[in-house]
Amino acid sequence: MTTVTLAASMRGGTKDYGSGDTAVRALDGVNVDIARHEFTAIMGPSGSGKSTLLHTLAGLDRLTAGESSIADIVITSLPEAKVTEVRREHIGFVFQSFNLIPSLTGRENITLPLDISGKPVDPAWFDEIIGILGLGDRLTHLPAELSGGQQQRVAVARALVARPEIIFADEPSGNLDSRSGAELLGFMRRAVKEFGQTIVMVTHDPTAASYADRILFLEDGQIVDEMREPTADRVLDRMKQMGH
Ligand SMILES: Nc1ncnc2c1ncn2[C@@H]1O[C@H](COP(=O)(O)OP(=O)(O)OP(=O)(O)O)[C@@H](O)[C@H]1O
Repeated sequence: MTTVTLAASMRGGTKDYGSGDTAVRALDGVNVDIARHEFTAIMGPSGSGKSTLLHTLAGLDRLTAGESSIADIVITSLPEAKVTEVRREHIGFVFQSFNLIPSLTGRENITLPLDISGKPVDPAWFDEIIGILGLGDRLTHLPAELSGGQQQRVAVARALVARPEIIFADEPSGNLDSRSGAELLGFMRRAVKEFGQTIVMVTHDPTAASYADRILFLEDGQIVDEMREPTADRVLDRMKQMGH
């Protein structure tokens, strides 16, 4: 019997956009393993391929060459409908723009992924997440009645509630003031430490990245370095070397 040890991985991941004179190689032979129960940040200069790496790892976009897997399922060669199934089954997303449905309450937004896939909500788990995220008195509100920080916490609760194999986050604290951003990143870190959640996050911000266990540095579509137990100062120094 084999046990799943990697939440996601990529081998020789290459992504080209366009063709001919305007072709761009956004990823150039990326090899990466995302261990379970770790918080990984992806950093690098603008245009280095961070979002492309996140999207191809998450099965939102296809590689031009190479292979990527989620929970030991090679998604590269699967038909689109199957990739969608794998995403629904194994992945949670938190994006900068929240992506909440305006006409649904906080509670309805949080349980939407489970409702779509016809799965029951585990009430104890729901209550635990809501308690930690401090959303108990906001569940009947519509997104427009919530602050930016509260909306983003709803988005994190929505990602956590299904206990996905892995959560992908793109600049999750990007639209928040520094206090709300720090709170959100603290919650994400707790989800990794206390619940064994796996998170992969793209960020430009050295302070945000310092919440991670591991940082991958991208440059020109390649992983050029990684750092464990980062501090904001060490990350800043490393980014300066990259001409950031
Ligand atoms: N849909 C697309 N069509 C054409 N080129 C694209 C597309 N998406 C990304 N690119 C190009 O691929 C390269 C990598 O882009 P990507 O968005 O992954 O970088 P990034 O590191 O996330 O950048 P940023 O920090 O500015 O968000 C860039 O040169 C970008 O212009």
